[in-house]
Amino acid sequence: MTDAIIARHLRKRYGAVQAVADVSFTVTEGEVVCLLGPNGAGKSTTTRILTTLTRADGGSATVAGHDVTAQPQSVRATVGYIAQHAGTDAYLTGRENLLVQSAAQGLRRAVAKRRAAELLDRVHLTSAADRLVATYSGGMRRRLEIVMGMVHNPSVIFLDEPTTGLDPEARADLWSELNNLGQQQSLTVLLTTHYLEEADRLADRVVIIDRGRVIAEGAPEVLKSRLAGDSVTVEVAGRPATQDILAAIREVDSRAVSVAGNRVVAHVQHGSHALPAIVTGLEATGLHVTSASVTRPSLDDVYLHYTGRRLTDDNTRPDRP
Ligand SMILES: Nc1ncnc2c1ncn2[C@@H]1O[C@H](COP(=O)(O)OP(=O)(O)OP(=O)(O)O)[C@@H](O)[C@H]1O
Repeated sequence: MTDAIIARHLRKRYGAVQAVADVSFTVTEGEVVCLLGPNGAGKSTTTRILTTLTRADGGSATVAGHDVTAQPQSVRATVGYIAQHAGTDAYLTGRENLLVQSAAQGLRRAVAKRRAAELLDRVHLTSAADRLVATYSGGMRRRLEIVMGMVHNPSVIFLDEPTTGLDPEARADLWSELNNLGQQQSLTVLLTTHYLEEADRLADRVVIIDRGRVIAEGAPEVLKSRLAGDSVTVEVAGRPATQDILAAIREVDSRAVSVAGNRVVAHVQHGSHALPAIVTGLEATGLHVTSASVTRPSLDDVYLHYTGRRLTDDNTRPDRP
């Protein structure tokens, strides 16, 4: 297996902001890898370095065997970059947009027409190909933007926040389109996201970035399985006092218990063992349990484990300074 992307100790500063502090990772040919991290973590900057749009201050990187600093033209010829706000011309049709993009890439007209038809078909836009893009939904536009980055048949594609701004239904549709693209054996995909579910659904491997550094990497299942313990969530009837709930489950093997209203979440070693004990403990003190469930660790728990913060919380904050 050959490495399609090799990043070694990349660094990039913008004035007082160290956007990328130390980023190293590799992506094997044909893999789908996700750079996951909160807003401002340095994902876009890393992507821009790898696609030669920005020069690193330090470190080195190769993409498809070409050095991003010494051979930027060769890198550009082999990669497709779909930016966060990639544009389409709303007053051209989907097909025309692709033909214009192909002309810019120097493709001959006959080749470009064939390629446009093939790409439109790949993202299920054939029936809308000759409609103005102004009439497309957000999801259709995004699908078109993605294949516009692929007219020159790149072997590595970079997708920056591909589903940001889409509603949940369009996001789920795009995930299945991206899964199809990722299944092409020869295509390597590096995508950035701050959506945990997106990383979980699409990535063969996740590289978690926080404050410009790689803090963990691995297959989502492997990262999650490294965390010991489960979460037990129990809901009780009424509005009991928090201290009554805590007193009732004090005896159980519980490393941390949080109570919000009538909902209790306990982090325990073995969820299936702890759940009956927690329910019994609560019922014994006269509380009535209305629902109970066990969940395995999520990627958010992985993020919490390495950073002490929830990724979901970090994304509600503005960019770090
Ligand atoms: N051209 C620039 N000039 C100045 N600061 C920048 C520039 N580009 C990025 N930054 C800063 O560098 C940090 C990292 O930004 P970057 O866009 O790489 O993060 P990100 O993880 O991609 O976040 P997002 O999901 O919000 O795009 C942020 O603090 C950002 O404000």
